[in-house]
Amino acid sequence: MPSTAGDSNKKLAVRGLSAYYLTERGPVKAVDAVNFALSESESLGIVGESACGKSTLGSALMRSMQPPGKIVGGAIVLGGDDIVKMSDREFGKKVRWKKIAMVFQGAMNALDPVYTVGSQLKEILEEHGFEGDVDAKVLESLKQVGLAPAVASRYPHELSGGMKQRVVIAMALLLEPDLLIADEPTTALDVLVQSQIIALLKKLHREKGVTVILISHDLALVSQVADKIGIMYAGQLVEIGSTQDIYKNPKHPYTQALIAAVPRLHSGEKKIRFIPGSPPSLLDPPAGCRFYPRCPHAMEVCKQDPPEFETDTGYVRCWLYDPTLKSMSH
Ligand SMILES: Nc1ncnc2c1ncn2[C@@H]1O[C@H](COP(=O)(O)OP(=O)(O)OP(=O)(O)O)[C@@H](O)[C@H]1O
Repeated sequence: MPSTAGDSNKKLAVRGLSAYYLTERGPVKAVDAVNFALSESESLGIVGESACGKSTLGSALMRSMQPPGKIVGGAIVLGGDDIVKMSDREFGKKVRWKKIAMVFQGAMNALDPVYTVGSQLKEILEEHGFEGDVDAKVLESLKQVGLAPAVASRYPHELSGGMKQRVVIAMALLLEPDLLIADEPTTALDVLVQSQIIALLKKLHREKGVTVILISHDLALVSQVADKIGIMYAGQLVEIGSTQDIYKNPKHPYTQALIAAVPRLHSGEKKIRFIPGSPPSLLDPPAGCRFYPRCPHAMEVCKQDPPEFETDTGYVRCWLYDPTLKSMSH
């Protein structure tokens, strides 16, 4: 399979990952057989419309799904260890926050209003048995995210949205994880602050070597940080490739629709084009390609599940790229 070939030298290899919400009405297949791999120096953007499973994928990678959510299959191999197989105790002790950290969606609004920023950072360090100089570490972590030492003695309500988001990023980085997952970290921030937070994530990736997985519905924003972009549709990764490839040469009809929907300032086009219809329910998704009912190129074969067809920089799950079909039509 193209996506998993050569995974052994990757920093992170996700194979056949499925994470469902086991509801009374049946399983909600929010993440269904997802494959991707990242090497040390790469950052990844996960893009897709609301409810396609982006946050669930992030939570599954962090093993922080709450019931009825559950990882039901697959492997997440980080630095050679499959973290899905670890006991909760082992994962909590060795991996969570130490190797993988996550800035959860809306986390900046969940800062404790009654404690100063410094004491909240200190508490995390003490909880994890940090052995160095706690005060110095707090100041260093604030500096890392571009905040002045004085912020340590401030309460959350005294900070702007952008500053709070920086605090939350500092918290996630306290135990020096190698992998940082940021779920919609710029939502609810104004445009200028959004670009500052994106610049910070970029800096952490480029200068500190933190592998970043950025989750967002905003393709243009993600492309500023990510080396690779994975496009999610209805719980599945339908295409993954280099950022340049996804932009310049999108292959999956859904990716093409997303690109067409990115407003272009000078194109003179007034209307944003988008494909009519809506994604299928994840409770009972149809067999075959999940985009089939909305796809302008739908064919009979699309009623069967598309495998991953290798591309120059990743893969695409679309029958249009089946080399045997191509040779038959010529
Ligand atoms: N606790 C839950 N119980 C049942 N279904 C859930 C639960 N949490 C999420 N889901 C469902 O899982 C699917 C994926 O949701 P998820 O939040 O991962 O999507 P998302 O792409 O991150 O969306 P958004 O961009 O709106 O945050 C949705 O259909 C959602 O309704």
